[in-house]
Amino acid sequence: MTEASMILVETIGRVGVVRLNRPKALNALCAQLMQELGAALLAFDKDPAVAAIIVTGSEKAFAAGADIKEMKDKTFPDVVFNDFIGAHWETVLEVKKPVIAAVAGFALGGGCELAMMCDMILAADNAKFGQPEINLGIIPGAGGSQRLTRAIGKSKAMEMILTARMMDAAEAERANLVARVVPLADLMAEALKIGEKIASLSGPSVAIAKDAVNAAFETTLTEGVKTERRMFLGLFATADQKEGMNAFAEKRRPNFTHR
Ligand SMILES: CC(C)=CC(=O)SCCNC(=O)CCNC(=O)[C@H](O)C(C)(C)COP(=O)(O)OP(=O)(O)OC[C@H]1O[C@@H](n2cnc3c(N)ncnc32)[C@H](O)[C@@H]1OP(=O)(O)O
Repeated sequence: MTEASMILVETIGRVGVVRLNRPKALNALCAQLMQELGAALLAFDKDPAVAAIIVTGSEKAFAAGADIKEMKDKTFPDVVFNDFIGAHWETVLEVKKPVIAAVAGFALGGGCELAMMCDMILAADNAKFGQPEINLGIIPGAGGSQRLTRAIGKSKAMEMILTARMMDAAEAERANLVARVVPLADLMAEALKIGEKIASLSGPSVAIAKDAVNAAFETTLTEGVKTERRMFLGLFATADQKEGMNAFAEKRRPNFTHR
């Protein structure tokens, strides 16, 4: 018997939306859900009708972490030799289009890590972020100790990871974990506005801008600036650069062709 799908997928305008839909378990990230999420993200990435992607959950939980019940009996050989929290957890990092995490409610453990793997986090005012793995006798395993520390700095990351303290939306905004906080009722509308703004721009420049920002996390400042310069110069080979600049000079809206 096939399990019911744990995600809902729709396209709104040029924005693909993946909603985690396992409400009784607060969107706990089990293997099935992660596999479905990855497949949906890759499908949107290939779809020329989609220019940006939103990953969201419910009002109560973006995701309360990896599924503790599914992993509690795993042995050391199980987790080491079976690619546990492996490549399928990081599919979002393969996506070339911008991915917005629209977070309401709990984003804990793997849920916080998934949000941080997205390109930006838009938070509802009821959002709560945390890496409470230490309560379970483990540590973050999907990049949390690295991405949280880069986002909010060592001291705050240490406090959250070593004590399991949750951070509310206001603190997450002050700490630069999230791009912006909006009222819960406006979360999807605001996320869609971001997606549609991105969709109105030149696809190549958006994809290259995403790569340029991500390069800042992977290299030195000197190498990063060199990378940015190469990307910047390369965009002068696109029709969209000509169109964007001519439209400005002619005081009209650009008509980007993504070439
Ligand atoms: C990625 C890696 C490597 C690791 C991880 O992510 S480890 C998991 C980290 N996350 C957590 O430790 C959070 C666990 N959840 C909680 O602490 C609480 O559920 C809560 C604070 C998020 C919410 O508490 P509340 O009292 O409002 O709700 P509950 O009754 O506790 O939960 C409702 C329902 O959801 C099930 N649930 C919640 N989180 C998980 C989870 N991570 N894995 C599996 N199931 C989860 C919870 O058991 C309950 O279901 P049942 O009533 O059927 O037991």
